[in-house]
Amino acid sequence: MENNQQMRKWLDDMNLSHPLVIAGPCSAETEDQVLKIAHDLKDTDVNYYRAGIWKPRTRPGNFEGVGALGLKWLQKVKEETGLKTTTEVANATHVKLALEHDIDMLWIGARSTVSPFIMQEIADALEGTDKIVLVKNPVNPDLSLWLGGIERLHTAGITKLGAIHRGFSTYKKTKYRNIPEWQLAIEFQNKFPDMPLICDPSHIAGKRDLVFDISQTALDLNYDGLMVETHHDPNNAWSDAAQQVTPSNLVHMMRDLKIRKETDEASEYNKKISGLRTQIDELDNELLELLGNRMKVSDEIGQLKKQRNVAVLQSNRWNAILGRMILEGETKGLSEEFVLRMFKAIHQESINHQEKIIKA
Ligand SMILES: O=C(O)C(=O)C[C@]1(C(=O)O)C=C[C@@H](O)C=C1
Repeated sequence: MENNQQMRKWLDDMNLSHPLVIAGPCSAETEDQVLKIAHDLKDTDVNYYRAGIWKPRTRPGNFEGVGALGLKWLQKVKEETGLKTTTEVANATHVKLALEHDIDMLWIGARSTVSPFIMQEIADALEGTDKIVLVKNPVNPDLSLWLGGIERLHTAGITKLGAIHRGFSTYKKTKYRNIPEWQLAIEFQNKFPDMPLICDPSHIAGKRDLVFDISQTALDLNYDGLMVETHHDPNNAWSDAAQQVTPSNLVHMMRDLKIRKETDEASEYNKKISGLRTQIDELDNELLELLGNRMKVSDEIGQLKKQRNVAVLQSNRWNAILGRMILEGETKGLSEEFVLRMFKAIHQESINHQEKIIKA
């Protein structure tokens, strides 16, 4: 699969004056609930109404969705409000039922994207459809798996494709439910700049207070749209209660989010930015020069260790460097996370250099 400008045609054809907005409850619970939220969202920026019908839950015994009955409620949403509809599909039966009920857009969840078998089953079931199909990132931060899932759909002849970034599972304690790993989504955009990319701030956040900030970051990174879980009574929702926002929260959020343009044609801006970019280029060259010099010193240490038969890894020394650099970094406005990542990469390169010397 190669990037192609046609990839964003389905989105461009909508001629939206704002990012694409997909909203609605995590789960369809009752017909009244589905219709109430849809009517609340009817005259807002929302383009597609979402509701989970089949809910894959981490542990059995929780509410697992109302099943095919909910598809009829989504049809009613379309009839009564004119909103287009979307739901998650996780196997060939779901696909068949969703297509029979004329659901306009389907999405594939993170727990399905992770399995090439399931992705292939879904792709085969979707073959030839002209519905829009969005693929959430897999639960683990693996870009190839995400792209592979989309590729299977592409190979099955589905042309209206897009990706949803919902964050990644982690065992680390963080403020997020699923860590965003924005770098991975940036890599996705670099490879497929014309593939519509939607952010799901609700699943990244896990709690509603973070939804606005995550949405703003996504828009600052040129995302094409947002999928926001929205419920008229979030605290009593049957699933994902903590992360859903009310329809009126969503309206305020859409009003307050800053939609920034990709670039600015004004010559004042261009003059300033090209001066600053020259500085960045020079600093990047200096960084590489310094890193090259650091590796030369590491090579000398490698020679010494080889002569004296000393191990490459020196944990005490390494921990001392890390501790000092984190403190130094703080005084220069660099986050601990960044300093750690950068020095771990430098250490690995240094070890690789010395290994090469020792094994030669
Ligand atoms: O101090 C050493 O012994 C080194 O080899 C240098 C270095 C480094 O790159 O800073 C590399 C490997 C060791 O684990 C510790 C530190």
